Amino acid sequence: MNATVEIRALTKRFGRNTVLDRADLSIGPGVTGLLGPNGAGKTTLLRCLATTLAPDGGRITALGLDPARREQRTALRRRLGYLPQDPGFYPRFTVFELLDYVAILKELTDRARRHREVRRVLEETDLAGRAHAKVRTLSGGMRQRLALAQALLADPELLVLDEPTVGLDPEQRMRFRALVSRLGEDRTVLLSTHQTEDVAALCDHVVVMSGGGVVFDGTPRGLAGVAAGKVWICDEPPTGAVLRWRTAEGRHRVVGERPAGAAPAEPAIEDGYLLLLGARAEAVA
Ligand SMILES: Nc1ncnc2c1ncn2[C@@H]1O[C@H](COP(=O)(O)OP(=O)(O)OP(=O)(O)O)[C@@H](O)[C@H]1O
Repeated sequence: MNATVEIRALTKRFGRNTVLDRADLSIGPGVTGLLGPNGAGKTTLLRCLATTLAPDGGRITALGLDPARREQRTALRRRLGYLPQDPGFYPRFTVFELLDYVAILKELTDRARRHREVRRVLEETDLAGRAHAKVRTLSGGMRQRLALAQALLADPELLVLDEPTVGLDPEQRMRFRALVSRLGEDRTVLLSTHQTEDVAALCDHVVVMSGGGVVFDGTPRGLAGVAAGKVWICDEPPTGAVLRWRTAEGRHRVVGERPAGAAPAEPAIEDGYLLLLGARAEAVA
C-alpha cells in the first residue's frame, strides 16, 4: 500500500490513564473507517493526526510530513481538513460568516476566491439555503453538515472526520456517503464511526481499535469474515446465546455457537466486529 499516513507506536496518557498504547496504523488513499467501543482511543488518535493534540510517544508521518516538527506541522495543517467531535462553533455567526472565518484561518486571502470556495462547500453539504442563518438556529444534523463543510474548505488532501454521520437523517447520510466516496477517489479520508453500515457503504479499509491499540486492520469483507461460520438465523429466540437480536423480519440472528434448529447466515461487518470485541449484547432491532 502507498501509505499517506504512517502511525507507529503512538502513545498518549492523560494522568495515569494510557489512552493510546503503542498504536500502529498505515493508511493509503481511499476511505478508511475507524471502529471501536466508547473510550477505545479513536478521538485521541484522530486529534493527534489532526495536530490538535501532541502524543507522548511514537511517531506520525502524514503526507510525508512529521507533525512533531513545528514547520512541518504547519505545512500539514495547510493540507488537512478536520471535523472534530465537538466543533464548538460561534453561535452568533451566520453559516456563511463562520465558513468565511475558517477560510481566512486556512489562508484563503483573496476575498472573491474565498467566497467562491465558501459557496462551493455550502453546495457540497446541501447548506446553501441556510447560508444566512445563525449557527445557533441550526438543527443538530445541519451543524454536523456545517462541521463537514469547514473541513472541506481549501480542498484538503487528507480528511480526518470524527463521527461525521452523527445526527444525520437517512437522506443526508446517503448524500454524505456519496460525497465521501467521491472525495476518497483522489485523496485520503480517515473517519471514525459507530455505524458498521457506514463502513460497508464507504470504506475499502477498516481498522478496529480497543483499549488504545489496533485489534483489526483489513478490509470490510475481512472483518465480516471474522464471524464466518458463526452467524445463525432461527425463528425462536434461543436460550443462553451470547449475542442475539431480532431482525426486521422478526427472526432471531445469533452470533456464536449454533442454536438448535438454526440455519447458517452470511456474516456481516457488525457480526465480525461484535465477535472480535467479545461484546455481550442483546439488542432488539
Ligand atoms: N482531555 C482528556 N483528559 C482526560 N482524559 C481524556 C481526555 N480525552 C480523552 N480522555 C480519555 O481517553 C479515553 C479515550 O477517549 P477517546 O475520546 O479517544 O475515545 P473514543 O474511542 O473516541 O470514544 P467514543 O466512541 O466514546 O467517542 C477515555 O477514557 C477518555 O475519558
